[in-house]
Amino acid sequence: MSSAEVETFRTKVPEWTVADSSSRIERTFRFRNFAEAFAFVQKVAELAESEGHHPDVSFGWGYVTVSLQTKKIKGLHENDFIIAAKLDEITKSG
Ligand SMILES: C[C@H](O)[C@H](O)[C@H]1CNC2=NC(N)=NC(=O)C2=N1
Repeated sequence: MSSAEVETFRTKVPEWTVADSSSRIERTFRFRNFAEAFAFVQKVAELAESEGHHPDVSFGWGYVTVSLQTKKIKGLHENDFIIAAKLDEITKSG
């Protein structure tokens, strides 16, 4: 994906940051405690399984960091932005 394409997709998920020479996007989601962060991790895992696209996830007290990359190409693909948008939707709808 060219850097122009990355920028076009990123405007649809402005809360995500492009990292590692435009090879992945990431966002840290904040929560009120550890249990709510872990509940979100479970939702991320369910979405990953149903979409067949699996982000790297790290979490701790009050936060979950999601990193998206298409491993087959070690870079960004439209699918990464689709998952990002779906995760944004999940947090909006609660
Ligand atoms: C066959 C299956 O679609 C692939 O192994 C998928 C599974 N999940 C994946 N997830 C991610 N993030 N990148 C991939 O390239 C990928 N490949």
